[in-house]
Amino acid sequence: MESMLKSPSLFKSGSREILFHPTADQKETRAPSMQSFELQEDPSFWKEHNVQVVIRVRPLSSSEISVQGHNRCIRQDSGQTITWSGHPESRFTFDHVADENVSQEKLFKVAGVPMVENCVGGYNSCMFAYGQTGSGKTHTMLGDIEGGTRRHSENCGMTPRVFEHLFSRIQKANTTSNNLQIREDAKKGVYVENLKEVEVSCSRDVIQLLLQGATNRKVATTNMNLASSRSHSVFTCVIESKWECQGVMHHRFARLNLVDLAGSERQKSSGAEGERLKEATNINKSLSTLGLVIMNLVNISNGKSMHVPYRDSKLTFLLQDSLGGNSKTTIIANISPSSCCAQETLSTLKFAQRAKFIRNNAIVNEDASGDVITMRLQIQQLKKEVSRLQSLVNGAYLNKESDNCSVSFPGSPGSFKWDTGMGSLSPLTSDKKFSQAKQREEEIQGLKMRLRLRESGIKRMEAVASGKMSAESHLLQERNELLREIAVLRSQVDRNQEVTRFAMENLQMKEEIRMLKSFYEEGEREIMSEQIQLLENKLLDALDWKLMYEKDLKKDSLELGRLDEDNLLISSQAIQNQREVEVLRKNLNNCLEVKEKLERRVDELVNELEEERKSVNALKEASQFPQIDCPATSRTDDSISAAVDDQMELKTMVEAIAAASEREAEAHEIAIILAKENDELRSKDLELSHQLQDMNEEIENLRGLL
Ligand SMILES: Nc1ncnc2c1ncn2[C@@H]1O[C@H](COP(=O)(O)OP(=O)(O)OP(=O)(O)O)[C@@H](O)[C@H]1O
Repeated sequence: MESMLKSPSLFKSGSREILFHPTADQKETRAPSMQSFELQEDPSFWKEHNVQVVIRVRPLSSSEISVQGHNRCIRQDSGQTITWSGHPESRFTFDHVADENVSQEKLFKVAGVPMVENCVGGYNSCMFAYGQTGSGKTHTMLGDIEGGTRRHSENCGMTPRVFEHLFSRIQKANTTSNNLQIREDAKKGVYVENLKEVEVSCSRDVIQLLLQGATNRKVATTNMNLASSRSHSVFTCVIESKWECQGVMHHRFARLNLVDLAGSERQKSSGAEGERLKEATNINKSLSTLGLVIMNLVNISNGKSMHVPYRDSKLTFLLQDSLGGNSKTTIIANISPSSCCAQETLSTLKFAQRAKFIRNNAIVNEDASGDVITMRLQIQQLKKEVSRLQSLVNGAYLNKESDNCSVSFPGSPGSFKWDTGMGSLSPLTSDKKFSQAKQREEEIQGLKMRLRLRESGIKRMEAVASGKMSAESHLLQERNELLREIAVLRSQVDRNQEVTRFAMENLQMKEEIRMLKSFYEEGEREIMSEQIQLLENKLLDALDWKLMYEKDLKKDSLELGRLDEDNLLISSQAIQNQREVEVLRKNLNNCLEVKEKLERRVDELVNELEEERKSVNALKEASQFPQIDCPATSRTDDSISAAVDDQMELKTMVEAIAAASEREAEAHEIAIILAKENDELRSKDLELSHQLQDMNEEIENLRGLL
């Protein structure tokens, strides 16, 4: 922490720079660059924002004038905009731009007062001054505090003013409030309740503390600043407020960080060497961490997920809440208007510009002990319910004579209507009328009883809140009364058929909703898995396309080449598929060839058969001829033996024909099987060709997209 502490500008006052404040004439001669804009207070700013960025331009210093004359690198365009007039010219917009004529008092009113109000309201708050060395950070945060003994001077800065205002607010709150009470205690004597918890009681106490810490601060002369702070200063103050309202104690607390950063500096310009150089390196290191933290916070506010390196420097670790956390934060970026500092000024303006995009999430820190807060809420709710029940009971009596009554029972399965029967068009028996009137009477009694229970509950809670009753005995009684109430409600529900019917319907509807919900959720899952499948297919298609057209599309493949190992697996699968198609195609061709051969063979066999048939017929005719033309007695032995031979040959031939027919049948069967196989292969081939065609089309589309 020591390195975080830094003494106030009081210690710098001996070596103050002479700054140039233009006269009226000078202002006129440099009218465009010197135009002054009134700082506008904006009371509603913090209602909508958690981060405020203010630019403060300090007057030219005598050393700057001696180097660059009155040349300036910036031009103010309005109370919110400033232009850096280098190359290229850059225009920046902030919440406020305070020119060199803006007094400490005015800046405090615009930025300091609302910060105190935020703290009193329970918001953590932070103000830090950022800027190059010698740009006026310490002047802004501390200014001249003149030993901390007198009231602040015209030039005193933000911190003393903040505490003076804070204590005057506390003073006012004490005098106008009855909350702080004087009590007497046997040991302590007379004391102001709660005041003992406040460790500082006036702004002077704070300034004294500030001075104690400031003695640790190192100030040294550099080329850029006669009294340059060599460490950051973080002054933290915890503000607590307590008050009682309706018997409940409220407790708010807020942390206020007032930060005077050490300035960023270039070794070349500051001329830092040795010890100064070490300091400068450390300063720049923590400032660059601050810059990185802010950059990452801005990225986060733009929806990126990033690690914020708060822990990389003590400064950012300490300011963690103020940057992107639970705080309302003001950043005052101090700049020099001189052309000598054009680059540093531009970098500060850029830093401030980035800081504008930080998103903080400030909440009121109110420690209302859980029980009390819950009880307060319960009391409010119960009071509402009591008045509702009261109006119901009154309404029920008023409506006694009317046709229909509608009653809502809190906690019962639903509200329901009942028919009084009075004046109803449907004729009801007197028994029914009587039982309905009785039921209604019972219900009114039930309501009255519940009303009484609620009222006594509220009284008990109030007694607990004011400490007159212990929470345990309240809870015990509450439990018993709730049990009684449940019993009353149960008997009402049991007796009322309509309520039971509604309860059943309610249950059924709940079940239906549950089923519809699960159906919907499952449906969603299906759709999602379909979509995933679709995407996977597209990826596969793209890969196939890549593999097939790799040669033609070397350029495109550079982009596709980013596909990872998973994609390569899929692509090898695609290659395998392609190979399978090729094998099938070959098989198909083989089959076709075999089929053709077989068909040819079958034709040959059919021809042979035909030949055989013809020769058999010829033989038959030859063997029958003597029977027709010659008598049997005229046949010789030779002719008989020849006929036997012929018969044998015929038999052999018939057998051969039978065998050939069998082979033909077999060949036919094989041909049919092969034809079937061919058909299957053809349809598979066709299917694959379609798929390939689709893929090609898809690839064409993808190509078009690429
Ligand atoms: N707005 C201003 N009006 C008048 N004088 C100013 C103003 N801003 C700064 N100065 C003077 O400029 C000089 C440098 O300012 P200061 O010491 O506050 O700079 P710094 O940013 O804190 O520097 P470092 O980072 O080196 O500590 C001081 O003499 C200071 O009084």
